[in-house]
Amino acid sequence: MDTVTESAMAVAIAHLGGIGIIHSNATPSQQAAFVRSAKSRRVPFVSEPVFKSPDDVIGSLDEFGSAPCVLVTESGRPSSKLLGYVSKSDWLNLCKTEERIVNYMVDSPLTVPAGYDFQRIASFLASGDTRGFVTTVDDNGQVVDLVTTGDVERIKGYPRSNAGVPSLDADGAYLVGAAIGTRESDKERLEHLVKAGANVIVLDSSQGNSSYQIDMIKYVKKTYPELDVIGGNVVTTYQAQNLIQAGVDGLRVGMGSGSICTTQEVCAVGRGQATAVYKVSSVAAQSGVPVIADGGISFSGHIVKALTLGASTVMMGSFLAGSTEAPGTYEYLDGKKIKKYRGMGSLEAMTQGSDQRYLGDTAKLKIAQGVVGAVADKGSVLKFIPYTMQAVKQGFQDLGASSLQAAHDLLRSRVLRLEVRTGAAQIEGGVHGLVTYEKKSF
Ligand SMILES: NC(=O)C1=CN([C@@H]2O[C@H](COP(=O)(O)OP(=O)(O)OC[C@H]3O[C@@H](n4cnc5c(N)ncnc54)[C@H](O)[C@@H]3O)[C@@H](O)[C@H]2O)C=CC1
Ligand SMILES: O=c1[nH]c(=O)c2[nH+]cn([C@@H]3O[C@H](COP(=O)(O)O)[C@@H](O)[C@H]3O)c2[nH]1
Ligand SMILES: [K+]
Repeated sequence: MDTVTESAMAVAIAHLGGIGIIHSNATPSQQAAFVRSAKSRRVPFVSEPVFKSPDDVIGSLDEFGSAPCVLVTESGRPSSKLLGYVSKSDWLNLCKTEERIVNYMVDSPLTVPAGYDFQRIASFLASGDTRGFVTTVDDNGQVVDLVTTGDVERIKGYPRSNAGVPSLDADGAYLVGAAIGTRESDKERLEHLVKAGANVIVLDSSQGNSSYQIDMIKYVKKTYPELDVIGGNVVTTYQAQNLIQAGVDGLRVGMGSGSICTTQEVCAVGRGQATAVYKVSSVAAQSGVPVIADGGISFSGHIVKALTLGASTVMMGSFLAGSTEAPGTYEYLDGKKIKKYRGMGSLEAMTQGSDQRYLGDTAKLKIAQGVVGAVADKGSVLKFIPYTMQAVKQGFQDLGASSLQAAHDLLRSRVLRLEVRTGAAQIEGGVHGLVTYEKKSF
């Protein structure tokens, strides 16, 4: 989704052992650039360095933004050779601020290869031969990231013990996925994404069991046999079987269950998410096709339910939105720090790009199937996901499952049973009877 996953989120989620799916509400080349950017990283964050050319002038301290230095490249743009840097302190010591950068920049840029992993970069920064920052550069001498000692300390401060093993490909790059649609033009988008190194493709549709999607699955598998394709969304065994027959490697389950979804109200299609996950997983398991429970995850307990009902993993929107890594900037509403989160079928998102999918290209009437909203600032996913994973593990321990496979075995052997909870039981299961309370999860 365009308010959830671009490069920064993809990098952080892969570092934690998951995989981010880069949204397609962008041109094919922009989307491919997000994939390429995430795959070039070896540190679990994406910095935003400021670039200038040697002939530029730095007129005020504001031009540094939050970075400790301005990087100087041949053209003044990121995609050109790094020549040197100007640190904030060097600039503050200048007598004349109208001086051209070439006259006072440090022209031996502090660099390490972009292939260095986090530990090696941390050791380099701790060596004392730096000015508290280092740039990582690729084989062409172009800047990938600007890493500061502050970044290293911040990342070291996040819990590691409960996070997963980073998701890496054979070259040590983070695994990254990307979404496409089922239009003819999506074949060209797909080519861009494959060239950028996308590890998996998600065919992004609210109703996956269509002739368009079945044709697209066959096309992808024929053109790129090694590429994994996730089909969906589906909620019934019938829909699932058709996509399995067409050759999907994974299925995404959920129709109208998302926090921003209005599909069930607008179109009267969809299904309760627990039922959908259970039913689809039951049939998909027979073909060895894993299931992703997509939508409606608000708490760690929902993840426990999705996994024990047969899903192999979950896809989350609102749970990750509002984090440091989510696209967009923070705003304030009644003193609360918030970030925008919107449905891809909202009028706003359609107007920006997913318009074609909603027949906006041929029909004047746009029908929204999602809303635009905002979620509270959650901080970095690098911090709250490890806690969430620990909570899920505790849930598994309590129900007696030592692994995901063990949970699925318990379900299939009918040892694990679920029962319907009445409205009264649900109220009882939440916090109740208190005049005030603060819900802190960790
Ligand atoms: N999971 C959910 O419950 C829902 C998710 N969404 C999200 O909204 C976004 C868009 O979803 P959809 O509207 O379902 O997208 P879609 O691209 O599947 O469908 C949009 C319209 O384009 C048509 N279409 C697709 N391929 C075509 C082709 N080759 N030729 C002619 N017509 C074609 C479809 O029939 C449909 O009318 C996605 O990001 C999706 O995840 C939207 C609604 C519900
Ligand atoms: O009905 C819908 N209208 C929309 O505009 C829309 N946008 C996204 N999605 C789906 O919602 C999922 C995310 O849901 P959560 O925020 O609950 O995690 C996502 O992963 C999608 O499956 C939409 N569904
Ligand atoms: K909903």
